[in-house]
Amino acid sequence: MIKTVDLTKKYGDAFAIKSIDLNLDPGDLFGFIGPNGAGKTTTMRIIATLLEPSWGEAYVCDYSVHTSPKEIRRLVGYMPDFFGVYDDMTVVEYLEFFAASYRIGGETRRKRVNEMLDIVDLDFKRDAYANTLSRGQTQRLGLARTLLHDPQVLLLDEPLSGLDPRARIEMRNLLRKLGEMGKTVIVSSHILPELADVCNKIGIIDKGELKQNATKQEVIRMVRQHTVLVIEPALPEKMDEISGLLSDHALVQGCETGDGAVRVVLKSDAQDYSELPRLLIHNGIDLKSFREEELDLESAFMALTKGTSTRM
Ligand SMILES: Nc1ncnc2c1ncn2[C@@H]1O[C@H](COP(=O)(O)OP(=O)(O)OP(=O)(O)O)[C@@H](O)[C@H]1O
Repeated sequence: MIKTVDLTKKYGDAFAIKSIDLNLDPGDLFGFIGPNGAGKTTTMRIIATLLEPSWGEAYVCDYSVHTSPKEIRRLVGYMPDFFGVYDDMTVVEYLEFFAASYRIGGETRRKRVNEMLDIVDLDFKRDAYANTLSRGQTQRLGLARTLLHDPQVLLLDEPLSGLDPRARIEMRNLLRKLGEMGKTVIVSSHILPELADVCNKIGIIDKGELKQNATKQEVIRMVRQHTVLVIEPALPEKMDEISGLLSDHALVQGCETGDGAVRVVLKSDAQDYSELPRLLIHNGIDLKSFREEELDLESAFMALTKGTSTRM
């Protein structure tokens, strides 16, 4: 549905994006995550045919941005990070105005506008002036506008930015709905955890380069250098004994105790650690729990974009 090959944009000597390869299928919700100036907007604007790449290819439904921009524009809805609304138009008038610009006329237009207001849950504001909406409502209106011509592909640039927690949840629910409708969605953000639970694929971009492009689980696995086990004995006084038994084990790099548990950092090549619980039980230590420590997405993101400062 969306494919980019060696997609590159240079400004002078500087690379805004460098050799980006993406491959997204219908129904994919791709979280495009990166700090300021990483290249998210540049990539999306090229796919939307609003910007020409320096070299490389981008395809939407097999149409190339170089040779078929008109066809692509029919298939794509692009919502920029900032957009204005007209002061003197109500919500309905605003959507009807854009529907008319897509040459949607008469009864179909009225029906389509009503459907969009329903999808983004803004019907109750249909007669309000567009410039009186809250930030969250304005974002939803922007999304309704982007959906008017029923695009198969949606490119949403930071739709969650500046929203309060409730508006974020509402927008995330809306993103899920779009995935369920079979749309292919690229949605950008600075913050990995805020998108991870709605997206099935994640790309992390930093300084114009795609650092990871995989499922959420794969991103976490690739980022994790060492597996960390958290072992809670039934009796807290057994913690030192656990440390003593495991510290010198061939699979273990080190142990720390605290908060009723022993954190065991495994060596980077340690795969199968099933012998460790057996060893503890064999030594008469009852275990309350034995689990792998979860790597949180914030840490994954920080690890992948280490040393990146805000550049804009
Ligand atoms: N017209 C331009 N001329 C020169 N450099 C540009 C231009 N547009 C973008 N850049 C540079 O390209 C890089 C990527 O910018 P881009 O807007 O794609 O990043 P972004 O990830 O969308 O950032 P943000 O999250 O802040 O919106 C940045 O270093 C930016 O300064």
